[in-house]
Amino acid sequence: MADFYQNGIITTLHNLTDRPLEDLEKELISYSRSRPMSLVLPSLYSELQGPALSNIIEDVAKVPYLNEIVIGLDRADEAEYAHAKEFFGTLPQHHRILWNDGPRLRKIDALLQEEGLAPKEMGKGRNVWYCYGYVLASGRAQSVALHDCDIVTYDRSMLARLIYPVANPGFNYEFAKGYYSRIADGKLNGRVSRLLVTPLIRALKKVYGSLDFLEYLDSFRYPLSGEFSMRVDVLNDIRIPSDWGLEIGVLSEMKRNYSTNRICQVDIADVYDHKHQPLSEEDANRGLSKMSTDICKAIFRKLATQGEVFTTETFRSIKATYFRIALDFIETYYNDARMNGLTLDRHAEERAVELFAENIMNAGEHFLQNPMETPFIPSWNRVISAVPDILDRLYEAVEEDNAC
Ligand SMILES: O=C(O)[C@H](O)COP(=O)(O)O
Repeated sequence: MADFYQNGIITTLHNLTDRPLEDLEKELISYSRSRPMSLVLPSLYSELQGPALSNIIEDVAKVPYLNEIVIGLDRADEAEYAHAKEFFGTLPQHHRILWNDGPRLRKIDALLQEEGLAPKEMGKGRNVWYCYGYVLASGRAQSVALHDCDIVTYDRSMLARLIYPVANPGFNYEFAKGYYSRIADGKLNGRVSRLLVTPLIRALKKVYGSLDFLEYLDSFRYPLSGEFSMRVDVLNDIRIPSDWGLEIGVLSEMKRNYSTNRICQVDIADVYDHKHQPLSEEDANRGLSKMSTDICKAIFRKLATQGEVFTTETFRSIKATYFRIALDFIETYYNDARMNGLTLDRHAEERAVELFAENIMNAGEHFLQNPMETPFIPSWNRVISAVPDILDRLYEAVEEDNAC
């Protein structure tokens, strides 16, 4: 059963009553006149072949309040793009696909590259950034939700609950972050969230004291969730990281640009499961290893912009403090799992913690050697000031791609 506890410095909107979806959707339809809504779906072509995305699209097709669906399609050649058009063509709502690898969008990217404004890395951050640019260009939305395309437990109540806080004209939230439980197949998932992010934040609080930014991050029940929604004006100013620091980076940007009473988190699902990546102990550039390093870098960089000082010695202290706290957390998770009749592989958990501890040091060393490096893609405001007609160009390119 859900409780009503308010933790931390942002509002938590719980699922207190399992309110029927029809009720919520009816309310959202009435809000859609004053706050038209858009859904952004960052997708890889390979996801079209799996069962998760077919199920998502089948259910999204039934959503009655969306004014626009924007699909960012990565890693698709011409034939694959044609197939994607058929695949998403079943959506009855107004929808557009951004064929990111197609010649028209490549041309836009080349133009931005000349100005030094294009995203430097391929990946979800870049995909989301272009989709947000298109949402600004199309002018069809006041509120925008985004969710991943690999959710295997999807149902459209997730979307209704995710967008509600920024769709209700009586609420003044600019941003809502989704959270959910991560239990599936009899075990606790969410390894990076549980075993890296929370213990690292607690360790940083021990080393640096109770900093506002750390309290803020610690307020999120699932800081790594890929599901969030925002008012459209947020899209102008936000800088999106192009690496795995995307989720933490978006939270940092919201804190930088808005007061915390404009930010909330919302319970969007009782169950959530997605595609699991390997830990990748052997290759630091893949899987959860790369993810953990990027997340550590994002947190260290943010703290440095707030005047905190890092040295090799402080990173050693952070690592040691983290390690102790993370091991205590394993005990906590184990007992919680056990009491609930779930399993928890202590050996696998400890291996993950050992890898994450190593990556805290690696990320720290990388930061010390490259203090000015930034994965942030410039805000759309900055891009518009350098290339004033960029949104028109992006809009036309997408319309032309979708027309043929
Ligand atoms: O949310 C997380 O912690 C990461 O995405 C990893 O999740 P998983 O352990 O459920 O694969």
